[in-house]
Amino acid sequence: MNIAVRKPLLGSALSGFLGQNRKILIDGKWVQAQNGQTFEVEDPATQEIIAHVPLGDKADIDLAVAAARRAFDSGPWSRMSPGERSRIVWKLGDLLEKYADEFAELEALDNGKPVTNARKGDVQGSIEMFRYMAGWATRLNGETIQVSSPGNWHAYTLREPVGVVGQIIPWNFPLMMAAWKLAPALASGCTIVLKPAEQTPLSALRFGELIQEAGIPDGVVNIVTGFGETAGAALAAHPDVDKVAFTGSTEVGKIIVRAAAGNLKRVSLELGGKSPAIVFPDADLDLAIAGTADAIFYNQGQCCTAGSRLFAHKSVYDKVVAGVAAAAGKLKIGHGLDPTVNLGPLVSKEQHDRVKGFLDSGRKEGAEVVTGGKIAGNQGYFVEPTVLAKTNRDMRVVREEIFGPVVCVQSFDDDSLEAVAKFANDTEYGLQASVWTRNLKTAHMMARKIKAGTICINTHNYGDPAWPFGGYKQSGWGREMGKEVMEHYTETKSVAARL
Ligand SMILES: NC(=O)c1ccc[n+]([C@@H]2O[C@H](COP(=O)([O-])OP(=O)(O)OC[C@H]3O[C@@H](n4cnc5c(N)ncnc54)[C@H](O)[C@@H]3O)[C@@H](O)[C@H]2O)c1
Ligand SMILES: O=CC(=O)C[C@H](O)[C@H](O)CO
Repeated sequence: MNIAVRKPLLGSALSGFLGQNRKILIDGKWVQAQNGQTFEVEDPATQEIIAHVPLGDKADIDLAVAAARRAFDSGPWSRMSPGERSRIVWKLGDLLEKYADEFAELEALDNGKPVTNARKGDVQGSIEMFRYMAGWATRLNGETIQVSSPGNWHAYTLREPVGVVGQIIPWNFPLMMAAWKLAPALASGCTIVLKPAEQTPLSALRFGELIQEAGIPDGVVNIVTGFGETAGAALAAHPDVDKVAFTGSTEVGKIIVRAAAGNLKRVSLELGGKSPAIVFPDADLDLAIAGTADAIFYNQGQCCTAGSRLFAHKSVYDKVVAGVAAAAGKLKIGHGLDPTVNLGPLVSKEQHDRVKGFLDSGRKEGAEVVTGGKIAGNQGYFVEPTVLAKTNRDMRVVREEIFGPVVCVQSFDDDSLEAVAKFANDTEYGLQASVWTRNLKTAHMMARKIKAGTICINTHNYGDPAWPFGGYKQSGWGREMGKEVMEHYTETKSVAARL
């Protein structure tokens, strides 16, 4: 598939941002890395170098953690009135809304995603996240406890910020993952060291300017760009970090757990997935075909919740496969800054090579390529949206997270929900599943039978700041969003007073 990659003109605000030498934010100051080194940031659609950012490592993480510790212990944020903290967190949402188009362009340029998705999904989702979490700043209450101990007691609990938090985020939703991490941590009064992914550091650095514009005190939020094995590893292992929050691969999640064990810092993980989408015979097929296609092609398939295993009942299998393949054929592939584009490039050469490797292994293992199956174009990291049929559980493409626009389709004929749930649960992951049916009993019985942290019914890739999000099995520990995420950023202290 040949594609013409035409890089649209950048907005003036974005041109201005990219024209400056990027620095990292430590203790309220924009500084170079201690080693004076930088690394290149690439436009994945054209392979052009668009920026150089500081190559932060342990020395910079040490300075950032020390700044966060001073800010936490001296209290300008952790001891600020909840109402004032709430107002400032809400203001971050307002500032994101003010600069929404610039952030959408920045994400499209840095990550490759279509700018329309970036604006409606990533940026809008981030705005809503700060506004929702602002509310929790004034809701972190303890409770009085009726104890049964002999004598007279006054017993109660307090909810206190956990302290200095290390936050390590991936490249698939750079701004939104930063918002998922920063918003609850700020609302709870924690101080933060954020390590963006080296593939997509730009929106986090630009957001650091909003942090200052919103009036958040120096040292409360520190942003250090750098590679995972150096800056990320130093943050996860740091003895003066009280908690680490990570989103990324399950493989790295396990490394983080081992690194965090040094001081038994709290750990929350949002990891990989291999989410099933299950189409029952009674489904609204137009809805199911469009929805299961979007479940895998949205964000170029680089979603932790991507619907990468599609199970269609034998009676509708042919129609579903043909429909998803037709939807793939209608996608316009090109530069994310082109507002008419629906599918951008993958984020990096490494990811491009990884997905190509899966396409090759799928063919070798006997999968039938219904559509796509090849890299696209001769510039940038594009992959054709791909539907693989005749797949089975023994294939790598069915077992492993591909993180690209590649869906493996399988049919099922046993009408028992137990049997279908067994297919869905046949994975080491458990992040999301979607069930497509008009039957309420089928929908909600499947929701109970599937071992995953999030279940979507007649939709996929659903998200909302109030809706707890996280994984069963090797898809993670803990929950982002909802009231549940506040458990990760607070400690509950019990107090008992003898009267
Ligand atoms: N579940 C998700 O949301 C998600 C996100 C990104 C990648 N992935 C999966 O991971 C695969 C590889 O992608 P990736 O390599 O960019 O993800 P990754 O997990 O390696 O990187 C995610 C973040 O972790 C950091 N990191 C890497 N190694 C680290 C270490 N040893 N200690 C501390 N931090 C470290 C990275 O710098 C980045 O900020 C993808 O193909 C995909 O399958 C999943
Ligand atoms: O890494 C996390 C994700 O990919 C989040 C979900 O996939 C996203 O919410 C989909 O809309």
